[in-house]
Amino acid sequence: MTDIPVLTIDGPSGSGKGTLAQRMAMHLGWHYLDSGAIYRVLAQAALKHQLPLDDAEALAQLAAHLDVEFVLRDQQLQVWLEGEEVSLKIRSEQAGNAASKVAALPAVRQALLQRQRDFRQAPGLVTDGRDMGTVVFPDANFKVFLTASAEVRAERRYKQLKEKGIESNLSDLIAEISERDQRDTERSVAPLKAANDALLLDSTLLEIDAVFSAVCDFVR
Ligand SMILES: Nc1ncnc2c1ncn2[C@@H]1O[C@H](COP(=O)(O)OP(=O)(O)OP(=O)(O)O)[C@@H](O)[C@H]1O
Ligand SMILES: Nc1ccn([C@H]2C[C@H](O)[C@@H](COP(=O)(O)O)O2)c(=O)n1
Repeated sequence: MTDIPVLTIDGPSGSGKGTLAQRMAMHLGWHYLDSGAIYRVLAQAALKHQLPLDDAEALAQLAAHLDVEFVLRDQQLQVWLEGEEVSLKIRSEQAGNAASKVAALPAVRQALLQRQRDFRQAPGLVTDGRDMGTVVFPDANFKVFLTASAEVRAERRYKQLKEKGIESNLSDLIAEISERDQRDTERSVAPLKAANDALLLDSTLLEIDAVFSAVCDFVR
């Protein structure tokens, strides 16, 4: 147990967790952990080392020794895998889908648990993911569960990918997001769900500023 404060932001893919979490971390002057990026990097490493995405034993070994580094520079999260920058590569929908597959394996989650908890450093931590408030930091001081309709999330993702120069198709995105939601919600271990003591926020009709302001009030 530690008295270092934690704000957890959980929710489905594309609900705006990362955007909100980074902004809250800047606002509070706290550290930031994008837990989804760890699963994305692990899936990337599995593909690089040609490991099947359902080989629990090999993936847990890989997870235990994963050589990943996060650097927050100019408000952008840089992600490095084995010395190679993979920041953009891990953001595709295919990478998210592969991450969701490896994340469903209990041995993988166990291997990554302490690594995530080690991000709890003074003066505080803001983190986003699926099980931050329920499993990784159940004693967090502030918990938020952020959601939005699948259609709105897909539209936001479409725009986001376009800004990054990645072409996509809206109806494919809706289908991929729904498939990922289902896998993340129905898995046997640490499924996506709101903690009992979380603030529930639906951003379907809310601008980013309104979401940020609601969470600032909550933390205050
Ligand atoms: N309330 C909002 N209104 C409009 N756009 C938003 C809102 N929140 C986030 N966005 C935009 O939606 C896109 C997805 O947001 P973000 O990457 O933060 O989602 P996420 O939940 O972290 O996704 P993932 O789980 O896949 O990492 C971004 O382009 C972001 O700017
Ligand atoms: N705490 C977490 C974070 C992420 N995952 C899995 C499930 C997601 O579909 C995938 C990618 O996450 P994203 O970057 O979209 O937040 O990783 C998880 O199981 N637990």
